[in-house]
Amino acid sequence: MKICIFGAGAIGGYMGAKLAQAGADVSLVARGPHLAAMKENGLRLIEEEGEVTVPVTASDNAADLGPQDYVIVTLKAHSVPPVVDKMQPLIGENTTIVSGVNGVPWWYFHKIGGDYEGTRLHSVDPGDAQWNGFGPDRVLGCVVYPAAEVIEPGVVKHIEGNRFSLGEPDGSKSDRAMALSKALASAGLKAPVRPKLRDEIWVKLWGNLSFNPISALTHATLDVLCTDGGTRAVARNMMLEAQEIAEKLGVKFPIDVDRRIDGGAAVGAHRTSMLQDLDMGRPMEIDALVGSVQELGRVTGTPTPTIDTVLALVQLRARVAGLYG
Ligand SMILES: NC(=O)C1=CN([C@@H]2O[C@H](COP(=O)(O)OP(=O)(O)OC[C@H]3O[C@@H](n4cnc5c(N)ncnc54)[C@H](OP(=O)(O)O)[C@@H]3O)[C@@H](O)[C@H]2O)C=CC1
Ligand SMILES: CC(C)(CO)C(=O)C(=O)O
Repeated sequence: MKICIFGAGAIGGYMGAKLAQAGADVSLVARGPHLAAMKENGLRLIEEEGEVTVPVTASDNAADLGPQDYVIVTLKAHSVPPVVDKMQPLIGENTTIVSGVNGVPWWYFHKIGGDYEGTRLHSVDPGDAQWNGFGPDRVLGCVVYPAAEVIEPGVVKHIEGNRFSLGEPDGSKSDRAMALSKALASAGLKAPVRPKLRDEIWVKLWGNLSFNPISALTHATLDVLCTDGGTRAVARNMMLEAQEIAEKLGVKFPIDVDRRIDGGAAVGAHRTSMLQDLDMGRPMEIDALVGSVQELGRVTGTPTPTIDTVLALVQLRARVAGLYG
């Protein structure tokens, strides 16, 4: 089984190192100093249990790697549409594309059934680049739970978690999903195949939708923004608006908003990825995490006053920092 991880930074590097360590036929697409370091010295993974350096096949050119059984995309959401063309050499007749990106996935309405079937999402797939360039039938969904960081070129620090939930857009336990699940499990990762991945997408998205922009606007860590009365209320209102949208789309939440916010607080003094991106001058995943939910509000005819307000503020915050178009 040939697996290529496209965008092998923090999450892709973590997954790639675990797969390589387990002897899988895995290759990595990365760029810049991080790629150069991995090619020269191998990929170093630091985990709580210890650290390991694994030799990896890595390139910035998909043509060097050729057609794959699985391409696991672990780019930031806004980085995917511009590289769809560059990814084509990795795609053969039976290639599965695994979308390991936070936010509402571009394939959300593929095989969902009902009135919304086939709806495209401009906020995450402008110009239908992924829908047309990959084709939705190739897609296997993934919710990424681990936290990791590239702490220096060629070095990934794993922080917590090892679950990558997988799910077919139609909810089936397909051979391709089961085979990837087994390969990831052999590498020491949890990769359950879920019949209702969209439910999991929303529980994760609840947090990213609200905590991430609030942290970028306030520079507060999760424990603080989830317990301060004012920001907790803002997060709660955003989540309730999102819940109304998701429930119209058939999602069932296994917990309520207060439990989700308490879960965020329990993570502790964590600076969300959007705050980290802002601080480091990197583009922020505003469209995938917040704009996409506003778009779904429009699609389902659901008012989103709090989401609209926070989105406008964080967009301007990012624009002023030169990090948003
Ligand atoms: N990190 C985390 O803890 C978590 C992340 N996620 C999600 O996972 C996804 C990936 O995040 P993360 O791993 O943090 O992101 P990273 O930025 O660490 O990884 C993406 C990598 O792809 C590289 N890249 C970008 N464009 C190209 C290109 N055209 N060709 C080759 N390489 C390219 C980037 O290089 P460069 O640095 O030069 O841009 C970077 O090394 C995101 O959607 C994120 O929200 C989900 C849960 C937790
Ligand atoms: C906020 C958190 C921990 C999840 O809600 C996260 O995933 C992030 O920092 O991007």
